[in-house]
Amino acid sequence: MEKEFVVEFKKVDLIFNKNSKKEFKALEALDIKIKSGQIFCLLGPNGSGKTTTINLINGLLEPTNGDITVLGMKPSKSRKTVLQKISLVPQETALYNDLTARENLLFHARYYGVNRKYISERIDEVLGIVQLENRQNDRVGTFSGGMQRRLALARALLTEPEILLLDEPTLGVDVQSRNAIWEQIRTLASVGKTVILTTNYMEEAEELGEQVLIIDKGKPVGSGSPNELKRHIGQKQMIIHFTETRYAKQVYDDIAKDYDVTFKGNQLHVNTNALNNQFQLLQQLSKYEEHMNHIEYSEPNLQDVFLHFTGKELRD
Ligand SMILES: Nc1ncnc2c1ncn2[C@@H]1O[C@H](COP(=O)(O)OP(=O)(O)OP(=O)(O)O)[C@@H](O)[C@H]1O
Repeated sequence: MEKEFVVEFKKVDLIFNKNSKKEFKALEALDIKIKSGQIFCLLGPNGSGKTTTINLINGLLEPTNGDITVLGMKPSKSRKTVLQKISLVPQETALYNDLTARENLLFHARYYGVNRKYISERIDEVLGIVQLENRQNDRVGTFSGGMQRRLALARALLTEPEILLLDEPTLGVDVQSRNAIWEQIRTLASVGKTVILTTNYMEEAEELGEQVLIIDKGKPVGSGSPNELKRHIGQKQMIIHFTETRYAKQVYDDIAKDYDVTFKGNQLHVNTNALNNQFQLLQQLSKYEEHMNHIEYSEPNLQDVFLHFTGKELRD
């Protein structure tokens, strides 16, 4: 393993129920390289194999084919040692609702053998990171979903892991909590933690991912930084806004034979990559000027990237 990578997958397949009628290939030829201190984002729709990948990193599953190394170890063989260095925040937070936030952390810290001398100090520290100091003595059953997620993140930090595995960290939380969680993830990366997170939110991958791997039906379909991925498809668009849909339709009928254009209500979207003469188009549009509101240019987003690689929308 090259030293700079804290997690490396080489051609990993994961087949559930191998050699039975229920055989199912959940992951196929997955290559992953994650650098220390990076925020790595695994982006894919439901059932694409994200949780399976997380379970391979923490050694809960063993690959059917291929090799996995985590901090230089094989996670399924050296699970105990690996788990001392990585922490998982699963989709189900599994907190004790009848205990307070602080009691939950205390219980976990003792269970995972955090040095008794430092437990109290460490709990204060992690409560501070997730900004739950004020609610530490309230029962977790009274917490919102977002606060429970933050507490689960605090719990994962108690053991001072080198790598944090976050399985859909903001699934179903409100916007305010989501922003707080994003901020906390950035802070953790800024102090050198490697953060590996799964998501099926484009926005999350775009906001956080320094490196994004897109998977679909267990297969890697694209990888890179959000900007690299967007540059790869390079689809810039000119969006022309008309005062009324009928004018957009009229212009569409006029120009569709010459340009790569899509009709969307009172807008026309023109692919500017295929446009070798923007000036000519603008001239053509000038006769409709009184029916046009404005023209804008748009860059592709990860939604377009996903569509490009898989031929479908992320939420199909
Ligand atoms: N233990 C198992 N036995 C058989 N099939 C499984 C098992 N665990 C997962 N699968 C299947 O493997 C595929 C990938 O599941 P996984 O949970 O990794 O997807 P995911 O991307 O995390 O989805 P979600 O966003 O819904 O959590 C799914 O089709 C799932 O039904």
